[in-house]
Amino acid sequence: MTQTLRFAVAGARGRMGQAVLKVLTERGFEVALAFDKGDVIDLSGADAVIDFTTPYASIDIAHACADEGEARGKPLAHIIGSTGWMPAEEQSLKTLTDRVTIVRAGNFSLGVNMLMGLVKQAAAKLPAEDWDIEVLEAHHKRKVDAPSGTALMLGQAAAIGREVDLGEAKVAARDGLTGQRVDGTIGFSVIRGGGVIGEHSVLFASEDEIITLSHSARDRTLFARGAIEAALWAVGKSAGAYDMQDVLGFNG
Ligand SMILES: NC(=O)C1=CN([C@@H]2O[C@H](COP(=O)(O)OP(=O)(O)OC[C@H]3O[C@@H](n4cnc5c(N)ncnc54)[C@H](OP(=O)(O)O)[C@@H]3O)[C@@H](O)[C@H]2O)C=CC1
Ligand SMILES: O=C(O)C1=N[C@H](C(=O)O)C[C@H](O)C1
Repeated sequence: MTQTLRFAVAGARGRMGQAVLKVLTERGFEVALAFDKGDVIDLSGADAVIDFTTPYASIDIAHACADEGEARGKPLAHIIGSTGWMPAEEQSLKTLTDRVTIVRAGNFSLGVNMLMGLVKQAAAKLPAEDWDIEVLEAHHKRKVDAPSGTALMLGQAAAIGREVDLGEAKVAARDGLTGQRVDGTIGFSVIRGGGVIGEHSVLFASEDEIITLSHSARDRTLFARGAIEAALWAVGKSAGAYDMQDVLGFNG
């Protein structure tokens, strides 16, 4: 059965673009446009854009969404899965959130978004002087950013639980004579190899015990399905900046 919402898919030849197209086709949605780098972005036939590309490309695509939304008199939904954002890029995207309904998440799976709540809760309850927090992630060898968007989301959840600033608490690399671990820091460790889809763990380590909260992704269509759910939620909503926690109703 063909469904009424019309989609544009950015990064269509990529690993995630292919997964999104597969799920859209299986579910009978119309794909109005599938595009890659260098293609003309004509969004006139689309209600929502699903975008797993790069931050640089996502900003460009958000501009195209803003222009199309203005021409139409209602905002387009732009679902952004791209990771590896620099602060200046986040600022650029922010300038468009009054013209586009943007849902951005480093991970669109239900499991990871659930895990964020558990991490926040554990971090709030376990005192920083006794419990060290380390975020571990493993991905395929073609991934270009580190730590992963998901690892940063989990680190941010831990920082919120502890009421600290992740920018100050974050230790993203260790090499050589590093000195002892500083209490209250949140460490990140990164593995890249083979075809690993996405493994994430958050360790809470005390002198005598370790708690591990983890998530394992088994298939990329998991993220595609979450992004499509986000699009269904976002179409018709006011322009603004949203995330997967909003889509799942976990924010309030
Ligand atoms: N949030 C989530 O749940 C998930 C996020 N991701 C993130 O999604 C992103 C993409 O991942 P993945 O699919 O594995 O990467 P790929 O490299 O396989 O795909 C990226 C695609 O984007 C295309 N692209 C690059 N620039 C542009 C542009 N300006 N306009 C349109 N298309 C463009 C690339 O084309 P070309 O090859 O021609 O450059 C390529 O087809 C990464 O940032 C990744 O971390 C991945 C999985 C889940
Ligand atoms: O690049 C990937 O593949 C993935 N990227 C996202 C991230 O950076 O966390 C999500 C998922 O883990 C797969």
